[in-house]
Amino acid sequence: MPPSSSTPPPPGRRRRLRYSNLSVAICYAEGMPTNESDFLEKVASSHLFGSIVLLAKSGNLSPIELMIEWSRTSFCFYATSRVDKGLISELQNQNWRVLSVANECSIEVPGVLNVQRLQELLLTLATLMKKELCGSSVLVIGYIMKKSREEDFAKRGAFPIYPSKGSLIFVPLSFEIPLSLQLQEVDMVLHKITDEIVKIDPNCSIDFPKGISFSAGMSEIIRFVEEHPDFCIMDPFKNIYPLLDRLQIQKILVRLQELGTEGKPKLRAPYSCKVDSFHNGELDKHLVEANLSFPLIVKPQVACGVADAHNMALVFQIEEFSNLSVPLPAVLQEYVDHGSKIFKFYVIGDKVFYAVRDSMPNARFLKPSSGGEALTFNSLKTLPVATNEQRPQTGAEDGKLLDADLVEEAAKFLKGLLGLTVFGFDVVVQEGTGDHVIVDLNYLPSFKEVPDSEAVPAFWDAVRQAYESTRGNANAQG
Ligand SMILES: O=P(O)(O)O[C@H]1[C@H](O)[C@@H](OP(=O)(O)O)[C@H](OP(=O)(O)O)[C@@H](OP(=O)(O)O)[C@H]1O
Ligand SMILES: Nc1ncnc2c1ncn2[C@@H]1O[C@H](COP(=O)(O)OP(=O)(O)O)[C@@H](O)[C@H]1O
Ligand SMILES: [Mg+2]
Ligand SMILES: [Mg+2]
Repeated sequence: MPPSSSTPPPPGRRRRLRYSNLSVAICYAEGMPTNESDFLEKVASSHLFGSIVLLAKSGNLSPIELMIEWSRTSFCFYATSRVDKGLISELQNQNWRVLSVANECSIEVPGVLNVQRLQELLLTLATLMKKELCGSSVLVIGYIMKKSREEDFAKRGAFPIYPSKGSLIFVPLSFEIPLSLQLQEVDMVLHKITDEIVKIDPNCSIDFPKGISFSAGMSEIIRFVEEHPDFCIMDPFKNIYPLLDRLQIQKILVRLQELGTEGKPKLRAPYSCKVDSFHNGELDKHLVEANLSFPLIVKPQVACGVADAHNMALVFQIEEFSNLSVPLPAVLQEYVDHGSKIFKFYVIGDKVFYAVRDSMPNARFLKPSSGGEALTFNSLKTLPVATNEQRPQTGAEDGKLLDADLVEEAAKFLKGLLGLTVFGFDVVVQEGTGDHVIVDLNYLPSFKEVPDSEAVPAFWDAVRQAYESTRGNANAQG
């Protein structure tokens, strides 16, 4: 089904087509200047598209015959900005749907669908395909997240426009065209709302979403959802806001003690306390009350969504608080010696996966190099990962210390508490005690380490389940 055009779509959209699970070909007229046709050929080959020279023969078949051949096996779309009535009617006779895209003269040709702006093309294709596939339970999922995350998902084949087994069609929501129109066409919105945070007001006491400025597009979606309570959204915003606040995360994790884990390692939240200032004369008293002793890891209370949410420090003695650069308010946490391995758990619908990543070494390796000053780092960019010599030679190395069943139970418990479909959390196993300590909770992580063959189907199942349970709830209430 080749959407085709005499000029190729811009790079972002080309990339989306490349990972769309559609067969795409670029058509161009015979006799076009060589530099232009060379460019189109290059675009086609670099994006794994086909290319067709209209009018010229390809093997035994003329291009028209070739295109007709395609329409016998699948349904086809021809997207063009040029009106060639002869070609159009010939294609239409063979069941091609013709889309006239961004056609300045907007000539009305019977049966041709006018798509005013290129930005509308993918959603138009999605809605047409959903109609064609009626009878099956196809859903159109509009998504919004930062470009790099979209690309990660798309490259893994998680965002097909032509639905695969999961019968889900994924289309990006565009902020360049009215969102209300797009939202009417999609069955559900998948979002990583924290990717759309522009600013968090530092003068506001933390009570999210108060004080958060979202991008204009995200704000419009939030408004739309408020005004249309029946609109289906994967994971309600209100269930995600707690994960923006490390104090709320802590409150959730403390509830892990409700899980009976007799005869198993202890599964728990790290001991923590919140501070508004590092210059409080009573800090040492607070530490004792919170069962905390040095070394401590200091994290901003704002957990994600802004660049400095990942600026942290390891503090070895009280004096080191005097000019600490971690944003306030902050959370002080016991530093758990964990043999430099962290277990990244991912809950994707009903499935739980985990991966092992290198992590920080035991504190004794970090202390000497800190020279009386706190060790500051950005956890996404400059995490002080253990060197070979700092890693223990046994146990933690290959995850032997991890009780995966226990954490899986915790994952299900957390899923119920959070009311979220896809989330991740970080587990460290404390040296000596074997305590399993959950130090972080994240909404919609990229779970890159989970093999695509497992992660993608689990993700599709999760998306469908989220849709069905939201619909089910709405019907039950209505
Ligand atoms: O951007 P904010 O909202 O601050 O949150 C970050 C980003 O989403 C990271 O993704 P990316 O690196 O793609 O930006 C993600 O890494 P992963 O996607 O590797 O999980 C982090 O998860 P953790 O590393 O699990 O904390 C998460 O805390
Ligand atoms: N309490 C802790 N004890 C030991 N190491 C920790 C602790 N908390 C975090 N870490 C280490 O610091 C990293 C970043 O902390 P985390 O809370 O996961 O922040 P982020 O949200 O930036 O991922 C973790 O992946 C882990 O390696
Ligand atoms: Mg983390
Ligand atoms: Mg995090």
